[in-house]
Amino acid sequence: METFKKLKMYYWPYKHYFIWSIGFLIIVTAITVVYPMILQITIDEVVVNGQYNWIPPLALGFIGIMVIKGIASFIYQYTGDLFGITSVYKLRNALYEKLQFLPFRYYDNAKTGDLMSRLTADVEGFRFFLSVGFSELIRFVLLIGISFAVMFYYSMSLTIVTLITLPFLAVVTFKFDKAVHPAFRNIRKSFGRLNTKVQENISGINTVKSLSREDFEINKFNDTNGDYKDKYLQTSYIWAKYFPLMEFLGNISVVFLLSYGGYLVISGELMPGELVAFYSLLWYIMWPIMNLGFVVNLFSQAKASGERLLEILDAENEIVNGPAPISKERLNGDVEFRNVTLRYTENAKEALSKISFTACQGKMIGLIGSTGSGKTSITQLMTRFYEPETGEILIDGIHINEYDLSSLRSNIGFVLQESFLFSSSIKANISYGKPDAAMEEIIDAAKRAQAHDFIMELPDGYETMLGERGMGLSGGQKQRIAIARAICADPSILILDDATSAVDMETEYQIQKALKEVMKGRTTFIIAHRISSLKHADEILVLENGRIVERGIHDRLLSQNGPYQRIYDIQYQDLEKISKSHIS
Ligand SMILES: Nc1ncnc2c1ncn2[C@@H]1O[C@H](COP(=O)(O)OP(=O)(O)OP(=O)(O)O)[C@@H](O)[C@H]1O
Repeated sequence: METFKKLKMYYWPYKHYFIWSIGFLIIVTAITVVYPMILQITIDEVVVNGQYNWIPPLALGFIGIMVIKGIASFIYQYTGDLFGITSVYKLRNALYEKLQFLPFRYYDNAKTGDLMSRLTADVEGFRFFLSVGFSELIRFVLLIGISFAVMFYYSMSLTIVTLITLPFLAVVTFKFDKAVHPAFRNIRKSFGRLNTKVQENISGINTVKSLSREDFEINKFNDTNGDYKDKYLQTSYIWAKYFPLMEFLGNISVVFLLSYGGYLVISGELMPGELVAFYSLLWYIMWPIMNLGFVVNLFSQAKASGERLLEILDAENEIVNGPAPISKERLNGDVEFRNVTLRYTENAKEALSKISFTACQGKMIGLIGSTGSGKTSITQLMTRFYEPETGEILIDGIHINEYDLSSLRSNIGFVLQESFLFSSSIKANISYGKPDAAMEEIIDAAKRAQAHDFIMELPDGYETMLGERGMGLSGGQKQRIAIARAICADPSILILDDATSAVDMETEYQIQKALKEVMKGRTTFIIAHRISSLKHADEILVLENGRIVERGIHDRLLSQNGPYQRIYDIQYQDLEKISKSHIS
């Protein structure tokens, strides 16, 4: 119940729909129980007593209540769905909003497939319970209660004899529920694995194809798919096993009803119409009990789904605006790190240790070092993607925690090794950071990023729609669109993280040209493995194990016989070797 209480704010504002739905449900259920009563009157009064003049009013009355039931059913179903659908609309929006603002730390451990299934299958499970489960439970209670009352009214002894099998039915239903519940859970888990498998395969299709592992993937999918099939069949076996047993118990009740009820009719203690009415009323009690498992199952699934949704909604977001956030349209771009130390998790080793440096407005800072030395971490601290453990980071002399987050981040642009392009038009991708950019600005950004010419060669130019992975574009073209996006957003600080490592030499040359353009007037941080990419930097920071082990300009670092020179030697010796092998 705790879960439902915590999620109350999403469905309780729509309680009026629920109340309407329940109100009309009561009418529908009451009319359902009236059917056998009309049958009883028809048999006992019209047929047995020969009062044929009752037929027209009875027929008209029957049509009348059918119309009322039809209208009531419509309102009950529609308002029930309104309750469920509007509640989860709000819930889904809240979840999505939460996901947009959760820190990177959350995504470090999250699985895409799992998050997707929470936002779809779990939300849907919760909706189904709100729309159907709640009211079904109430319907069952009403149906059983009213049917019991009518049966008692007709004959107390026949009610007791007929329902003697009820406790057995309750035990079987309970056992069925115990067996079917874990079976359903297994189906959901297996479905989650199936989803993850497909999602991973599509995301990694390049790797699969380049290593010719299609058959391996097909076999692996076959295993997962087979597991899903088996889990479904197991559940189906449980249903198939228990349902005939439940129906059998129900039919034993019918035998009791006909034997004892028949005796009562013959002995004149019961009217034949009452016996017929009893028959219908009996199933009004049996069916809800048999289906109780289904409703209980809906409830426990909704509870499990609700818990999974709350895990997202309750996730802590430690990176938020301060009490009086400073909003600046444009920062100058003076960056200073003072003794900054970073640890990604509490017990992890320091990813950055006592980092201090100053980058003045418009300067270019190069970051170099082996993989895992902390280059990317430095840039991710500037945007507050993560918080440092100790130390201070200042931009334009103000602590970055004092800035409004979105104002801070919109002043810092990124071009990454593999930039992400959305499945929308090229124009929308370029103006993503500045949605109100005029077409001239977009074209100007593309020109400066050396992207305009190839965009114009595409059949739809700037309106060309891209697929998830920038369909139809080469690595270099995608990268230039990403650069155009950075130019369009016009940040005062620019971070180029391995921006040219994924492309060939020819493309790199073009991208370098584009980058020179985008770097003008901005403080730029270049993360690179190749010395050639950052040798013109105003300062180069050499990192090792999270520490700055050397700093200075290219020429000075080359004369120091330190780590930078070692990297240089390795890279340029290799080049010499390569050129020698080409000549020979
Ligand atoms: N999100 C994270 N969670 C936990 N540890 C992380 C995370 N990101 C980086 N690290 C760790 O922090 C250290 C520094 O990583 P970082 O990505 O900054 O290195 P890098 O120099 O940019 O490496 P590369 O050149 O390979 O990109 C590494 O030991 C890495 O394993």
